[in-house]
Order: sequence, then structure tokens, then C-alpha cells
Amino acid sequence: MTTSDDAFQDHYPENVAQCYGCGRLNEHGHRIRTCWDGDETVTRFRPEPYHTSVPGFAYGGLIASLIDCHSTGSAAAAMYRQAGRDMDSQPPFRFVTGSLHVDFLKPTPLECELELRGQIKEIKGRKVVVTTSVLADGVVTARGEVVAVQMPDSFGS
Ligand SMILES: CCCCCCCCCC(=O)SCCNC(=O)CCNC(=O)[C@H](O)C(C)(C)COP(=O)(O)OP(=O)(O)OC[C@H]1O[C@@H](n2cnc3c(N)ncnc32)[C@H](O)[C@@H]1OP(=O)(O)O
Repeated sequence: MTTSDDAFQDHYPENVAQCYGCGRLNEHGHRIRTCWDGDETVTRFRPEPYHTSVPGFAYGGLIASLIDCHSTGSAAAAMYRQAGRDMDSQPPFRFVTGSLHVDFLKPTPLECELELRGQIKEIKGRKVVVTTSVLADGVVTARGEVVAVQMPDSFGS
């Protein structure tokens, strides 16, 4: 059963909840939490001092990984929403990253809670395209686009 306080990632089954970006069971990872806000998806994340690039600013790889996992989680949620299904229902929709594009528009400050806002650009077959903006104090510092593809049963084999 899904409640309004749940994050999408709360519904990932244990066997796919170890992802460095979004797995709630990875104690070393970002453990992001993403929710709907109307037709947009939102993640809030506060970088740690060790996420530094240039002193005072966040490492670009961190920004990219936040966009990545925010977007794949958004893709899954969008598929459930389109199907009118609860995120705990079967069969599961699980997405991996096919492509990840990031534009770094401004330096992203480190000592600031970041807000990621995603929009579902396209749903086609097993593919969902998500655009995600990263905001620091309301200013967009990076934009990304992710092609998320439903994980095939043959994944990794
Ligand atoms: C999973 C549960 C959640 C927890 C994990 C969250 C993951 C967080 C993010 C990650 O880090 S995932 C890890 C990094 N990603 C990977 O390791 C994926 C490796 N690649 C693959 O396994 C396959 O290439 C992939 C599943 C992405 C696609 O292979 P398929 O054989 O399923 O794709 P297919 O050829 O059937 O194409 C389906 C659609 O996706 C599109 N597509 C596939 N690969 C693409 C690509 N690389 N770029 C853009 N589009 C792509 C393809 O064009 C097509 O669109 P159209 O229907 O419009 O024609």
C-alpha cells in the first residue's frame, strides 16, 4: 500500500534496493527519496563536505548521479501512474539508465539543500524520457535528460 509520505524508492524490492544512488539499503550511498509534486517529481538532497569539486562547490559526478537516480525512479513512478497502479503492485516496473546527458549551467554550491525537479517528457513502450533540473536556492545549476529503459529479464546475462 502506498501512502503520501512514501518515496518511490521505498517500494523497490530488496533485491534492487542496493543502488549507490537510490538504494535505501546501501548505507554508503546517496539513498535519495523521490515523490510526486503534481505532475513533477521532486528529490531533496544536501551534499556532504566530501562531495567537493572546487572548494565550496559540488562535484559534477554527484550532480550526475542524483539526476540519474532521480530520473530512473521518476520513470518507474510514471509507468505505474499511467497504468493506474500502486507502486507495490505486480508485475513490477524497474528501470535502468540507457543514456544520461547533463548540462552544468552554473557551479552548484555545496552548503545548500539541492532540489531536483523532474518532468516526464515521453513514455513509449519500455522507454521513459525524463528531464530533470537541479536547483540550489531556487537557481537552476544543472539540467539533465535520462532515457530510462525497463530492465529486461536478461539484464546482466
Ligand atoms: C532496477 C531497479 C531500480 C534500482 C536500480 C536503479 C538504477 C539507477 C541507475 C543506474 O545506474 S542503472 C546502471 C547503468 N545502466 C546500465 O547498466 C544499463 C546497461 N544497458 C542495458 O542493459 C541495455 O542496453 C538497456 C536495458 C538500457 C536497453 O536494452 P534493451 O535491449 O532493453 O533496449 P531496446 O533495444 O529494446 O530498446 C528499447 C527502447 O530504449 C531505447 N534505448 C535503449 N538503449 C538506449 C540508449 N543507450 N540510449 C537511448 N535510448 C536507448 C531504444 O531506442 C528503444 O526505444 P524505441 O522504442 O523508441 O525505439
